[in-house]
Amino acid sequence: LDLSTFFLGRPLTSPLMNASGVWCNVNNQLNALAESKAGAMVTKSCTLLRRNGNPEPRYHTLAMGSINSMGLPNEGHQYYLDYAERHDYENKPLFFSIAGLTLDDNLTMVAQIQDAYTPAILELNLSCPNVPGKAQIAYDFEALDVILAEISAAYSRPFGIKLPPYFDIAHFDEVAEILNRYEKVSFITCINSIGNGLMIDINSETVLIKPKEGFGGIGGDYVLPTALANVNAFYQRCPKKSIIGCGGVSTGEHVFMHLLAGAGIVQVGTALYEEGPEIFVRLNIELAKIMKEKGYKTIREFQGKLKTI
Ligand SMILES: O=C(O)c1[nH]c(=O)[nH]c(=O)c1Cl
Repeated sequence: LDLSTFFLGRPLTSPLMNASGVWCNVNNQLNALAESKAGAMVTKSCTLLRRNGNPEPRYHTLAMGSINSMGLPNEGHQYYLDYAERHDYENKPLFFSIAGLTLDDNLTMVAQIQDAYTPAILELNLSCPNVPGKAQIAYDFEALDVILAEISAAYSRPFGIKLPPYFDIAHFDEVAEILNRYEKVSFITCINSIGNGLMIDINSETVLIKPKEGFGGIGGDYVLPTALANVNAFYQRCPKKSIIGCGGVSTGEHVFMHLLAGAGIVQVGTALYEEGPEIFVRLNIELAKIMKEKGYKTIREFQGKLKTI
């Protein structure tokens, strides 16, 4: 069962990790991920100050996934910096997600991460769809360019960004052109939830979640084809960057697809929310079984090797 791989030069025992926001808000969840069979882990996207987030119900399980409008509930930046200080980096790499409500907040958090000399890897979340009144930065290409210039100037180390899904080849081209101008952007995590979906309960004739009149980010089986497309689109367009795949993963086959499409690490969100950190045991076994059946000894032999017809 050799699922070892490398990401940004760091050795991983497994290419699997959690998606930010799932099972990573508070210490007991973070400790459970640290003890799990995931090869890496990421903290909940944080803001400068603690946030309660949106009113509940704000998460609902769907037939083929989930809808959420959490609203960035988190314990505040310092809480996760404190965790990053305690984390055992020999055990697995830690990614540190931030989603400041303003550019200034992001710059303040980045400066504190810089001063903390933490080995954690920064994942800049540019795609939260659920803060009322806040558009997703990564859908505003000028704002995307500005924030990458500002963070690159303020942060001395490589970092990554969490992108929303795009649905147009011209957008893949335009966003990749921006990203390729920032060499400090060393990885791209595709995708965040598909923003502002809506699901309906026909018995009560109501929406399922309270915030934003029921509009929320969609995850799970529904998003797998979009996630694979975004992984492969940026894998092809950004040869000097690594890709983290996220979206629609609940089996070893889905993990294999993301790796084939070019992902170096594969994140699990909705399925982790439903199954808990034990899911990493199952996914590792299922991935290893597929590799054995195909005669692959290492992930490198097939990673990014998706064939066209
Ligand atoms: O509502 C949220 O907290 C949330 N929910 C998502 O589906 N993606 C995000 O990036 C965030 Cl920050």
